[in-house]
Amino acid sequence: MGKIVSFSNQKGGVGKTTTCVNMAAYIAAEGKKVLLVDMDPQGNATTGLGFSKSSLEQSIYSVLIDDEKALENIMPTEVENLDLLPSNIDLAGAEVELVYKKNRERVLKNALEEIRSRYDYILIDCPPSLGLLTINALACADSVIIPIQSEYYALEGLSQLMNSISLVKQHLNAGLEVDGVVLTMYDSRSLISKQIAEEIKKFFTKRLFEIVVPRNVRLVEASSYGKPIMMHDPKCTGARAYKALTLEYLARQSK
Ligand SMILES: Nc1ncnc2c1ncn2[C@@H]1O[C@H](COP(=O)(O)OP(=O)(O)OP(=O)(O)O)[C@@H](O)[C@H]1O
Repeated sequence: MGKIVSFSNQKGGVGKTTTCVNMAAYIAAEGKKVLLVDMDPQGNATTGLGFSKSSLEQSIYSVLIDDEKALENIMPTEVENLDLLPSNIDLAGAEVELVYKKNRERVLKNALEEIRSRYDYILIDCPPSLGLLTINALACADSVIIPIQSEYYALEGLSQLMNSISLVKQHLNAGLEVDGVVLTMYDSRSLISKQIAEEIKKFFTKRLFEIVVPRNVRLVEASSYGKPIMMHDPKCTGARAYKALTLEYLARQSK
């Protein structure tokens, strides 16, 4: 059964999509079969992996709201071993439409059940909210990776997110674990970046997987459209950071 990992943080623009897309591509490059589920109505991962979110017939919306099968909505991507369950524009309304569905917190979990054995990893890119789309992603996940920017208010946001994860664990998914934190857009010349990063590390009592991804211009060019950096500039600092992060993550999984 594939491991389901949700990339969550209700704060916008912290690097969820960048981290999810790049880890998906580098895990796939290691020969593992990967599915990326784009649960973000902004659809940057969908665009970055080569699809138009306005003209696609396949989408996670059809799975969540129209009860279509996940398998019928999955697309192969240009990256070998990486499939996509794409987002589309309608997904923006799904947060409200889900309220009226039976088992509304477990629609994604039920939909992924039949395809889970086809993949080694299923990575879910969450929207910047703690609404029903994120709750669905957390309710079906084995673990969460939290991309977080080392900036003012990062800790307040992290506390709220951890409370929500605890609630989901208590009521919907007892097995949910926090795998780790990825400190994104880290600026080693900024004292604040360093201080906040230290605080974030202290926040967790048990030792978590922590990786720092530096602020990187080449990564911005690729990640603004959700493109994997390995398809854009595989030698830049950002690419090396995400590759190292992925390999360390995979090594931890096999321990
Ligand atoms: N390491 C980095 N260095 C510099 N810029 C980065 C880095 N990682 C991501 N960015 C930029 O930060 C912005 C936000 O990144 P991203 O879209 O991955 O965040 P997000 O949390 O998924 O956003 P949203 O909440 O809107 O879904 C993008 O413009 C991206 O190009």
